[in-house]
Amino acid sequence: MTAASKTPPVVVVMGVSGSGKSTVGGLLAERLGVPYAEADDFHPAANIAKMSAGHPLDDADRAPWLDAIAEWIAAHEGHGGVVSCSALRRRYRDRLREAAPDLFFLHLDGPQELIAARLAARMQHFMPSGLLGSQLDALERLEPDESGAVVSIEGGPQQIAERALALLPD
Ligand SMILES: Nc1ncnc2c1ncn2[C@@H]1O[C@H](COP(=O)(O)OP(=O)(O)OP(=O)(O)O)[C@@H](O)[C@H]1O
Ligand SMILES: O=C(O)[C@H](O)[C@@H](O)[C@H](O)[C@H](O)CO
Repeated sequence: MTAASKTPPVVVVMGVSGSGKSTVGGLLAERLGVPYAEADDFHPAANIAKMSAGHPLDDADRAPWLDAIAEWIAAHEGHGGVVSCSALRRRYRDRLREAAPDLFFLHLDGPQELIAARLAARMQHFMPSGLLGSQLDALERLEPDESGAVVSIEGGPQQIAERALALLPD
C-alpha cells in the first residue's frame, strides 16, 4: 500500500484538564488534514454547569457525553479525524473503542505544576483550575494492550504536535 492510499487514523488526544488537548489536537488535525472535534462541545449543558460550579463529573455524567463522542468517532472511522477528550479512565476508552477498534490514544502527560500553571494562566474557560486534583485522581494511564502513546507536554504547542505526529502508527 502506498503512503497516499493509507487510511488516516482516528486519534483521541487524551489527558487531564489543562494538559493541552484542544491546543495540540487542533494542530494535529491541521497537520494530518483531517476534521477536528472538541470533546467539550459534546457535553450536556448539565455537565458544563456542574463543572463550572466546581464539582467533578462522575461516571453517570460522563456516559451520554462518551456516547456522543463515540458517534463522532464512528462517523470518521476510515476517513480520519482527531478528537480531544480527557478519556481519563480505562472504561471510558473501552467505550470509545466500541465505535472504532483501531482508535489511537495520545496521552498528553507532564508534571502537575506545569499543568496547574497553564490552567492558572488560561482565561475565559468554564473549567475551574481547582478541579485538576480530581482529574489526576481519576486518571488511569494507558495500559500495555491499548493502542496509543504518551507525549510529553514540555515545550511549545508546535513542538508537542511534532512529537505527537512522530508517534502515530504507520
Ligand atoms: N505547550 C504549551 N505551552 C504553553 N501553553 C500551552 C501549551 N499548550 C496549551 N497551553 C495553554 O494552556 C491552557 C490549557 O490548554 P488547553 O485548553 O489546550 O488544555 P485542555 O487539555 O484542552 O483543557 P480542558 O480539558 O480543560 O479543555 C490554554 O490556555 C492553552 O493556551
Ligand atoms: O472527563 C471530564 O471530567 C471532562 O471531560 C473534563 O475533563 C472537562 O470536559 C474538560 O477537561 C474541561 O475542558
